Amino acid sequence: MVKMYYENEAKLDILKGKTIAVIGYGSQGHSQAQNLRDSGLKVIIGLRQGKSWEVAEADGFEVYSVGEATQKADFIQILLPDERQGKVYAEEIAPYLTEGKTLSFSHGFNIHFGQIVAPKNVDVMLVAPKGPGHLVRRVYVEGGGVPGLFAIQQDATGNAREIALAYANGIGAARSGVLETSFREETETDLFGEQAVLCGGASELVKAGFETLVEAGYQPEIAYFECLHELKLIVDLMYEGGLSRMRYSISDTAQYGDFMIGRRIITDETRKEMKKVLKEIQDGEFARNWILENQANRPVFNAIARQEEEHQIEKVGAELRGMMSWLNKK
Ligand SMILES: NC(=O)C1=CN([C@@H]2O[C@H](COP(=O)(O)OP(=O)(O)OC[C@H]3O[C@@H](n4cnc5c(N)ncnc54)[C@H](OP(=O)(O)O)[C@@H]3O)[C@@H](O)[C@H]2O)C=CC1
Ligand SMILES: CC(=O)[C@](C)(O)C(=O)O
Repeated sequence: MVKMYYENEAKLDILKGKTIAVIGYGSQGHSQAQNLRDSGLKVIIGLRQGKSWEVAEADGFEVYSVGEATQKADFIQILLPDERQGKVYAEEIAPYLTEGKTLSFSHGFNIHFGQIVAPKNVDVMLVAPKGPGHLVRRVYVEGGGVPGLFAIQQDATGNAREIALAYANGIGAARSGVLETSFREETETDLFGEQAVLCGGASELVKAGFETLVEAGYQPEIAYFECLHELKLIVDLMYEGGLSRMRYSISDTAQYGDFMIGRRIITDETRKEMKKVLKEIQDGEFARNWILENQANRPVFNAIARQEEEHQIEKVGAELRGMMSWLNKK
């Protein structure tokens, strides 16, 4: 039976009186910082001058340059874009990462693929909520917690595990439970999931369904409702109680279609391609491509992003969401 850690085994005490520097104030940074503060911990923010700096100050945080924040902190949580962490670490964090500090992440990419190599006299860990940043905050405020993972790469102080669990408590993850993993496992599974299932896989599935219906002459609005809007509702049921909960709730007609047609859409070829994608992650091919893409200023990324923004489903969806006021609640 897998071991989940909860608040009673993830006491905040070891972080009480310590200074936590959250480096970055975006999707994860703003939510983790606010949750930590609401958990009674001392949090400062490390940023560059710009929009996030203004937002973090407006949210009541002491904001410093990355270097200053690192100097002042006992625990440094790097929540910068993955592709920028290596350079910022080398130039603004490493010079001030002195003995006994904790270096932490919410994704293992830069440690696992060797973009960041920490000194031997600091703790190195990851504490990763398994969910989008804005939900990490929303669920915490509602009294819950997005569950998470933690991994210890280096335990220089002998307290790394206790510190990681305390941090997981501080961001609310221990309210639902945290699982122990490794940097390799978190990095490879997270990259695979977001590429082949959650973001990449789901976006292409939704667009393919939408395009099939629209090209057959059905109203784009109907296609949007069927292929995107309702997907969230179906996935909510899976989230609540697994595939069986979803199948319990849908009609037998839908369930027969599920059983008979689903495996014609996701075929053995699909599974073969998934295995290929995973191998490209494990071999570092994806990491190398992503690092080089950023060094070249994202020519492929930007071209596809422009195409995606222009997709008909985006226009149709925006119009319909604007017409459904209940959806506009933040
Ligand atoms: N998004 C998510 O839900 C999840 C993300 N993660 C991980 O969390 C980490 C952060 O991702 P995410 O929150 O999405 O990142 P975002 O892109 O949302 O936020 C990045 C933040 O870093 C700041 N920043 C960017 N460049 C610099 C710089 N050179 N110096 C100082 N600050 C800078 C940005 O500020 P500015 O306004 O100046 O650009 C912004 O505040 C990543 O490792 C990611 O893999 C893990 C789980 C889920
Ligand atoms: C939300 C999440 O965990 C992702 C999709 O892996 C990410 O945004 O990095």
